[in-house]
Amino acid sequence: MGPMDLNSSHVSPVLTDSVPVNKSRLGIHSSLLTYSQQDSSSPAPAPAGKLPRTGSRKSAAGSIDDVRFNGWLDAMKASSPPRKKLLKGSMINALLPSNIEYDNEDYHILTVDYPSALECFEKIIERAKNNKVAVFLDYDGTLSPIVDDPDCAFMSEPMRETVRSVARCFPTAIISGRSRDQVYDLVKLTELYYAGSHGMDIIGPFRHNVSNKLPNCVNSTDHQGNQITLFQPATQFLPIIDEVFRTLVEITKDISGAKVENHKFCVSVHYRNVQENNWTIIGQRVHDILKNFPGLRSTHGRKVLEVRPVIDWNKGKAVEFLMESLELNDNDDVLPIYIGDDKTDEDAFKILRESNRGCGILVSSVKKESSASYSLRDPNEVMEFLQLLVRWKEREETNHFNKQIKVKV
Ligand SMILES: O=P(O)(O)OC[C@H]1O[C@H](O[C@H]2O[C@H](CO)[C@@H](O)[C@H](O)[C@H]2O)[C@H](O)[C@@H](O)[C@@H]1O
Repeated sequence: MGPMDLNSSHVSPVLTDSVPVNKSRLGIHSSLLTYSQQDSSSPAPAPAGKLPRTGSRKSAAGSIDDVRFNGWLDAMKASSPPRKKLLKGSMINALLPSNIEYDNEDYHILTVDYPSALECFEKIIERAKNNKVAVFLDYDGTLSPIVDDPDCAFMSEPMRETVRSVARCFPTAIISGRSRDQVYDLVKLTELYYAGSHGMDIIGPFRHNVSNKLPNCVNSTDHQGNQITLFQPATQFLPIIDEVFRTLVEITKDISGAKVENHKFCVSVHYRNVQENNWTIIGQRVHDILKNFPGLRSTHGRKVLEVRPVIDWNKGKAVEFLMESLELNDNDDVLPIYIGDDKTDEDAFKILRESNRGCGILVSSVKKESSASYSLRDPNEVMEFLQLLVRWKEREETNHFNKQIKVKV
């Protein structure tokens, strides 16, 4: 894979159609107008083009919105596992980043359903015939530890070097909920492909005849002169994303600790640093605002509400798109590996599971329901797993080389 400079300022500006999203015309390809991933705790989204009701329907038992909202609050509470204390002086605790505390027993419970990808490495890798692997990585909580300030979620230098080595061995992409520019600024590696905004902003390898198949997909050239393909299936939503971002900043500015991030095709409303007794307020306000934006819905991440367009596009679709762009889709030899920690990563795990192909690895230190097949406890274990992959590839190549020498002799 050729190196790419993915800073979007270096890519020709594309898809600048600024037709505002309105009730009658979303202006997006019909194939994207429904979506499969629905957070069970989210209010049912209004179908594109239809305004939702604005008032609450009251009943003796209270309003339907209240009932829905309690679901929201539960989901907000459950969205990120509480950090658990380990025994003082534990050897393992001493080795871990100071801002994270793990409970080993919880992790062992998780491995009953999702065995450790480190322990099962040989089993996983034997599915990669002819040494072909494609690696897809989430960013927050996978390559960098979860920290209180989203602006300080840096990946360590050893992790960066590890990801660089992986990308030199296999096609590798990062698929993040952050904007593509932001995740690139954090990762700073030109050897990878990047998909930002939960896969709604992808730079992948150059594809021929893109326009026939997918609108909002254009070929372009990056700063280093490499031909690339840019895919942005939610361009029509840019004006309302901007509007909702400004509105959300406004309605949360009096809530101490709230933080709103604009990720171009989606918006994150963080409540990690908000006092728990204010979570109801923040959740209710976001919920209420979205009634005025029928083209948008919200899902839960780790102590974050993610506001995004109502289109049938997610991290799973992004994996499929990249596999096709990399011309790996028709190649059963290739083992796609996806590593992620969050709800939005479940769409990618599902795609791999349903196609009976590849391997989803959940990053978690506590029990969770997931469509992944294996688990890793934390970003340190992710790094260890990636290093195993690199060493395996090097070993396989050495073996192959030695065999060829023998044949010649
Ligand atoms: O898809 P991802 O790359 O995992 O992005 C998901 C969200 O990640 C970031 O928030 C999360 O990490 C922060 C830093 O550790 C943490 O403070 C926050 O509580 C987490 O939710 C990012 O800031 C969000 O915009 C992404 O949606």
